[in-house]
Amino acid sequence: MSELKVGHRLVGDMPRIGIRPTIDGRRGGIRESLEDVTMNMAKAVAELLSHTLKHANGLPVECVVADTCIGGVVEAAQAAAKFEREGVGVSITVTPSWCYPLETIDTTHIPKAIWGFNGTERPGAVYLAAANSAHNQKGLPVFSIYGRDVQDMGDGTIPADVQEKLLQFAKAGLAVAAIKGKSYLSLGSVSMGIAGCIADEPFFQQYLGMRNEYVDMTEFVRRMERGIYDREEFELALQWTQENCTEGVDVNPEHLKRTAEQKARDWETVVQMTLIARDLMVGNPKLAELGYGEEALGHNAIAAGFQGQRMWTDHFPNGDFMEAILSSSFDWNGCREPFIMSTENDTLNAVTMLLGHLLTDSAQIFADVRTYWSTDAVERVTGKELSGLAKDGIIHLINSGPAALDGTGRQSKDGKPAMKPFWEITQDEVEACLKATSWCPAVDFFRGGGFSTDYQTAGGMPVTMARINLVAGLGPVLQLAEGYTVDLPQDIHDVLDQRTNPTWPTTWFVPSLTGEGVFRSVYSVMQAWGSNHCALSCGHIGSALITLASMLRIPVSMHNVAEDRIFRPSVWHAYGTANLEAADYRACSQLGPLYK
Ligand SMILES: C[C@H](O)[C@@H](O)[C@@H](O)C(=O)CO
Ligand SMILES: [Mn+2]
Repeated sequence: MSELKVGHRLVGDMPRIGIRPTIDGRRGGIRESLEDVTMNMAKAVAELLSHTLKHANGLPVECVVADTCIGGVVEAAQAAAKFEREGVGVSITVTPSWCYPLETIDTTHIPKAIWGFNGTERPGAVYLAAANSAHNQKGLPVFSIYGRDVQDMGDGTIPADVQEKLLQFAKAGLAVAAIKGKSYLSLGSVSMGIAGCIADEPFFQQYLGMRNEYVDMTEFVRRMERGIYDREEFELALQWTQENCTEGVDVNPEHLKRTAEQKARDWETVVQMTLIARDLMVGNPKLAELGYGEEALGHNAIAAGFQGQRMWTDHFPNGDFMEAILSSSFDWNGCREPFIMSTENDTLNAVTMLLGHLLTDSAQIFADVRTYWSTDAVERVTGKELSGLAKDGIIHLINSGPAALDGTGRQSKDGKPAMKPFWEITQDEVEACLKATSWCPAVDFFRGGGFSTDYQTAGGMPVTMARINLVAGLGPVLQLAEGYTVDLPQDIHDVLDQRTNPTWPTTWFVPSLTGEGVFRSVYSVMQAWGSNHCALSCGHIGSALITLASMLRIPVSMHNVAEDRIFRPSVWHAYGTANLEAADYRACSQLGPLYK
């Protein structure tokens, strides 16, 4: 696999999972009788994780098993040293037996879990409980994994409920490790006074372990005018765009329509902007060949945002093509990992997209949370009644810009529309996504022209809408709503769409209602949304997002995930068990951000 094909993060750069088999250190019978069973548990976990999980860039997940079972503090230190050398970012301790907690636990600050075998010949679960209490007493939160059903000592299988927890923990832990040390790149600054554009450095640094990088939008002009991009790739990209990106209707009044010559130039500009934004994020060795060694390095960015409005878009073609193509799982180079790129430089939506991407390995939809349409309002303006999943009202998600083309819903999984990891997307699906998208000349908001992606997301896709908000005195807070995309009868869609920006991509979203709290109605979900934007991920990933948020010590203010799907570090129970939301707030506030 070439580097380009596996994605844009460097090979060898990915965090590994460290597996720690812990054991009762007493020799002369006990330890010896447990060595093989314990090491086999570690190997089984390593095999499960490395065979099931991939990194979002397509590379396999690698596990590192400690050289020996860990019976005491010296072997714990040896394992820690090995993990440090091997780039371990997540640790899982496994044991079927009693061991000495303070001597054997992992005392680093990376995400950690313990699987205590549910058997009774040797008490792995007693160790688990004792190790949990040791972790909690030391302020080192740990996820506790304990199978529901008793297994026989020596049973080498991992029960399904344990597998599920190991995988959920590992995927979220790898996300924490993957973003650490990477940058968020602001291309421009605050767009139209949107607070999410403020790159809040303490949030990035302390909660995510990330750096903030800033590039003025004039850098695009410099690189365009001086030809600081791969000109061969530009020709390829322009030709691909001309062949695959169909221009949509120009809804502008005659006097504002751009001429054919202007549009042809605009296409060249937006393709150049795409290459330049990508190079700014991750660098490009081709630039070094052109004599631009500094530019060739990029900004080590795992996410970025483009201000666009208004200074850029008042004068130049808008960033919609650049944002949409970078956010998608494919371009002229074929299928590849999506780049996380927000419009309006909304840093908080970009971070939400980044977390969704790392949990699903797939592209994300960025959208304005534009309109709640009640059934009555729809009937008033269309004369028609909403039905099916839409019967209790719908939320219109729509924004020009970085809604990935995957968001057309023209890929499928288990017979349902999906947004898939790039390595599972077929050429037919790529073509279907491109065919379902048209590129409409930008409307009056964008005085400098450009082209906006127009599509309708196919209905029936299970999705999760999410958003991280920053609140003074409280810090970051996550909100999420699992639900479905819905298809509206075309005549209803057209009337509603025409009232807004018909040249932008539309997703009709219905949250799954629980009858409680803000999930008592679609209206109350919309009303409780904390900002103008949301990120939409494929699948019901609320539980995974909650696990990840707990690792980052970000409390969850709103969700519709059933209690039995909530999986957080065991210490959360100590903050209260009757009201999990209040306990989550207390735990996050008491523990504070992951990085100080
Ligand atoms: C074109 C407009 O300025 C939109 O971009 C605006 O409504 C937003 O998207 C605000 O988030
Ligand atoms: Mn917006």
